[in-house]
Amino acid sequence: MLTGKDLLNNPLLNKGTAFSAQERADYKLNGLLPTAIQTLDEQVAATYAQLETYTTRYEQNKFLMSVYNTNRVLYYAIVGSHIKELLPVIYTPTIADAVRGFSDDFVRPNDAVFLDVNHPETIADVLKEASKDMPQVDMLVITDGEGVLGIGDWGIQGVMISVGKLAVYTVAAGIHPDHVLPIVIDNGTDRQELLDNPNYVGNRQNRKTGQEYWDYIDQFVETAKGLFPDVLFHWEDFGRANASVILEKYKNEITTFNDDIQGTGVMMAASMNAVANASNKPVTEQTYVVFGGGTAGIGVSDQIRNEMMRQGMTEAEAMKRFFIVDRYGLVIEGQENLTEGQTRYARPADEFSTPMATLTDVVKAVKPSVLIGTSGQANTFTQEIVEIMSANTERPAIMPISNPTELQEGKADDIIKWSKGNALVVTGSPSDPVEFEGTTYYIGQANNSLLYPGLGAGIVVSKASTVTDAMLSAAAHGIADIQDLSEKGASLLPPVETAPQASKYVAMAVVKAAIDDKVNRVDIADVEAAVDASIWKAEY
Ligand SMILES: NC(=O)c1ccc[n+]([C@@H]2O[C@H](COP(=O)([O-])OP(=O)(O)OC[C@H]3O[C@@H](n4cnc5c(N)ncnc54)[C@H](O)[C@@H]3O)[C@@H](O)[C@H]2O)c1
Ligand SMILES: O=C(O)C[C@H](O)C(=O)O
Ligand SMILES: [Mn+2]
Repeated sequence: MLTGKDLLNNPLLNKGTAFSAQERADYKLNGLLPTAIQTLDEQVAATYAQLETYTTRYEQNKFLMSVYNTNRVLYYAIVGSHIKELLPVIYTPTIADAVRGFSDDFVRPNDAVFLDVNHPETIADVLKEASKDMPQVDMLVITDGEGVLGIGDWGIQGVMISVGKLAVYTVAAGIHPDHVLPIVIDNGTDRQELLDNPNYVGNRQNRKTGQEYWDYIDQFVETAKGLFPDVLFHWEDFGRANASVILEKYKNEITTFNDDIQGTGVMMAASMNAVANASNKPVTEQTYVVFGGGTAGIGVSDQIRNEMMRQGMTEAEAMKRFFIVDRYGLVIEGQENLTEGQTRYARPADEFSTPMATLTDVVKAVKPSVLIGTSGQANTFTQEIVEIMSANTERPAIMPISNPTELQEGKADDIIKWSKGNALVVTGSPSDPVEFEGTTYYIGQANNSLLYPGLGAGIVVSKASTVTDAMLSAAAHGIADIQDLSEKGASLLPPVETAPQASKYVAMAVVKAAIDDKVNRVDIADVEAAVDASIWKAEY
């Protein structure tokens, strides 16, 4: 049992001024804290008032991290009581600033794990030490910082995305903060600005690739699996060349999912069902242009395709409805350097008589009813594109889901106005409601954070041995029917402040699917009771 300063210095146990007189006596805290005894509510009010004195979201993020590192219950109590305001502070879009500023603004390691690619022999010791006081390890969120949101390679600084994703797990799905490890694999960086920065806190070397990289990942997976047999591996923000390879390599061996591929995919499959409801046009009858055929773009296409197959289409029929546009225009057969995923969606080279070199060319030729942006290329959904789509489709879905805010393919405000209020719009980062001709349009946040917390929680609760297609599909359906879409302007997706409720539905659907697929490793008689029992609450 920790006492005195050791107790105060442990953020998972520290209650600060909320330690009672009895606890102060029992744990040798008398005189180590100010005299007054406060309730958690009083602490939340006082700390929230301090937070409000910071004028930028990044300053607020740093202040909240100091609370995180001091008193984890208080941190989650503050965020949990102001979800709508503070999710964008602890997560997207502000997390991008935390990643970019990690070395220059370094204060503390935030209880994260920093694995050094140059020393595979230390993986076991590091993981053991990092977890030695934890009652159990349910989940690892792992990044190597090569493809952080749309901001690219940030080396070791990507650790903040692992920290941020896990914070959202706790806020949204009640994942126990002492059962998780945020991990960065420090594989150097190819960003010269970081290599030249005297403050950079990572390995000052270019990224390892090829066999050496794969050997390291193998060793990490083997070691972590050996130490934590039931653990969920959540992979985040790996580079395009590695993300899908890691998923394919391990998906049948360990309990794992890739958030950018599958989390984003199920979130967009859910969004497409909402689009189908709002436009009275089933997912099987839409035509999809996906701009940015990378990790997220292909993941999204695959999950929407799966949904179309679930609704009766063959795989070949479903795939014919997708047009992937990448940096060289429409992805066509025979193009150089296509990824495996792009190859699967490549269109016949002779399909169009004119070159499809730009997104505008493709939109003109294909007349899509759905346009999804996963390119990280700002302002590429132009007025012309929006107008063409609106001319051809009564309720076109136009969905710039790249993050952070400044990299969105278009602004909700512009798209609503250019489409005269007809476009169904969601954005990856939060957008304010849009006023247009007397109607208020609420813009859903199409971020994988809507789905991955419940998906992960369902996997943890069922101790699923693998993550099956049915579990992913169940996650996508977990939030169906939450939204009433009958009014024009209604948000297509549940608002972020309902994340705990949405996550619970998703978790329950995932647990049920795991049981149906017989991949659960615990018996569960009452799914709702099991999910409820797993939810950690920010209370002393
Ligand atoms: N909303 C969400 O939940 C969510 C989830 C995952 C990713 N994303 C966003 O999607 C974006 C892409 O992420 P990713 O992980 O797929 O990255 P990625 O690097 O794997 O994919 C990006 C793709 O865009 C292509 N591209 C680059 N420039 C282009 C251009 N000018 N025109 C067309 N295509 C171009 C690249 O070639 C690549 O194939 C990021 O901004 C990220 O934040 C959003
Ligand atoms: O982190 C996010 O906000 C969503 C997504 O995982 C991304 O990479 O953009
Ligand atoms: Mn991501």
